[in-house]
Amino acid sequence: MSVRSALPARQSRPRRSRSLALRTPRPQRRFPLPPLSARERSSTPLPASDDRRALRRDLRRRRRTLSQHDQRRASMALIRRLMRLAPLRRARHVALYLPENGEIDPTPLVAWLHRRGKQVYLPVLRPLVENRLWFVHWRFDTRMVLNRFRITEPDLRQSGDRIRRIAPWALDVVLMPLVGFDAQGHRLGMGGGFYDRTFAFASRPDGPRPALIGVAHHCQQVERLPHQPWDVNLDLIVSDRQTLTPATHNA
Ligand SMILES: Nc1nc2c(c(=O)[nH]1)N(C=O)[C@@H](CNc1ccc(C(=O)N[C@@H](CCC(=O)O)C(=O)O)cc1)CN2
Ligand SMILES: Nc1ncnc2c1ncn2[C@@H]1O[C@H](COP(=O)(O)OP(=O)(O)OP(=O)(O)O)[C@@H](O)[C@H]1O
Repeated sequence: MSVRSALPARQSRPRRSRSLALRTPRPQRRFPLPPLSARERSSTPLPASDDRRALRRDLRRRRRTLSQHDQRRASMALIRRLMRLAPLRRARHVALYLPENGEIDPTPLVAWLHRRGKQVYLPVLRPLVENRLWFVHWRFDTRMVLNRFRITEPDLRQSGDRIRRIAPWALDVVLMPLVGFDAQGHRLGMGGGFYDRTFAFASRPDGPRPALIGVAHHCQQVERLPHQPWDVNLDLIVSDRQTLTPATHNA
C-alpha cells in the first residue's frame, strides 16, 4: 500500500529569523553529540539523565541523521523480528503508526498483516480531549489528513461507514513508536503523554489489554531512563538489532 501517495503536499515550517536566532542564547546542551559514524550511531549509549526534554531532542536528532539506506535496512530488520512474535502472529487487530522524523518504519509489515487477514489501525489525535488517541481502521480508501503535529492520520470527517474506530482495549497488539528506551524496558515518547494516557488502563491487572510493543532504532537505546509513575509498561521492545523483554518494571 502506498502510504504517501494520497497525502497533501507538505508546507515548509516558518523558519526562525536569523537575527532572532542570534539574539537568543542557545541553552547549554547536556549531551553534546558530535557527528557519529554509522557504526557509532548504532552503538553509543547516551548517559543516564532525568532531563527528558534534552534527551528527547538529542535522540530525535540521532535517528534523523540515519541515511535513507540505514533507515530502510533497519525497517526490514525490525519487520523480520516482528514477524516472528507470537502475539503478532495471533493478533487480529494491530495498531501501528506512520513514521515521522526518522522513526523506524513499521509499514512494510502491513502487506504481511493483510495477507494473514489482520486489520490494521492508525492513531488519531482524539478531538476535544487532552492528549489521548483514537485508533482508526486503515483501509485502502481511508482519507488522510495532517494533524497539528503534521503527522498523517485518518480524517475523522469522512463518512461513517469508512471510519471505523476500535476501543484501545480491543486491540491485540500496539506497535508504539519510541524516542528512547533502556534495557529495563523504560521508554521515552514524544512527550505528549498520548500513549501513556490512552493505555493507562493496561496497568490494571484484570480485563483485556493489547500487547504493547515499543519499536525503535537500536541507536535510540540509552543506558538508563528514569521510570515515571504514569509510564505504561511495555511487554516487549523491538529494534533492528534486538528483541527485549523488560525483566522488571518500575525498577
Ligand atoms: N508517527 C507517530 N505518530 C504519532 C505519534 C508518534 O510519536 N509518532 N504520537 C505519539 O504520541 C502521537 C502524536 N504525538 C506527538 C507528540 C508531540 C509531538 C511534537 O512534535 N511535539 C513538539 C512540540 C509540539 C508543540 O506542542 O508545539 C516537540 O516535541 O518539539 C508530535 C507528536 C500520535 N501519532
Ligand atoms: N495517565 C495519565 N494521566 C494524566 N497525565 C498523564 C498520564 N500519562 C502521562 N501524563 C502526562 O503526560 C505528560 C507527558 O508524559 P511523558 O513525558 O512521560 O510523555 P511520553 O511518555 O514521552 O509520551 P507518549 O506517552 O505520548 O509516548 C506528563 O506531564 C504526564 O504527567
